[in-house]
Amino acid sequence: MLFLARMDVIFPESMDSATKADFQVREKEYSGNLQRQGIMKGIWRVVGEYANYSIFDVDGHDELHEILSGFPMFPYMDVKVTPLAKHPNATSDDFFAG
Ligand SMILES: O=C(O)C[C@H]1C=CC(=O)O1
Repeated sequence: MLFLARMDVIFPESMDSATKADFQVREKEYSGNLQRQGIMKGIWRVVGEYANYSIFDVDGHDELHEILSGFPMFPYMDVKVTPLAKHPNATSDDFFAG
């Protein structure tokens, strides 16, 4: 099942830059593992915002929740999830093949 997630990162103003940098390193590692496993199909930056759109291919809601809540930055993220179904006019089945 495919899901589109928008993640907005909101760090508290009081958080120092070393702590932010540490979150970014751990986030990159976690995110990279998901991408290498094919669970996270892609991630895009929202222009001008500390936010991204990502596509996840998972078995269901519980797995997605577990994955999202495992992001190191999860306590500082506002996450919105949209379930995706195949569009009848889509010319490619790529995302649905796996
Ligand atoms: O958008 C960000 O930079 C935050 C974050 C959430 C997932 C990820 O890989 O990075």
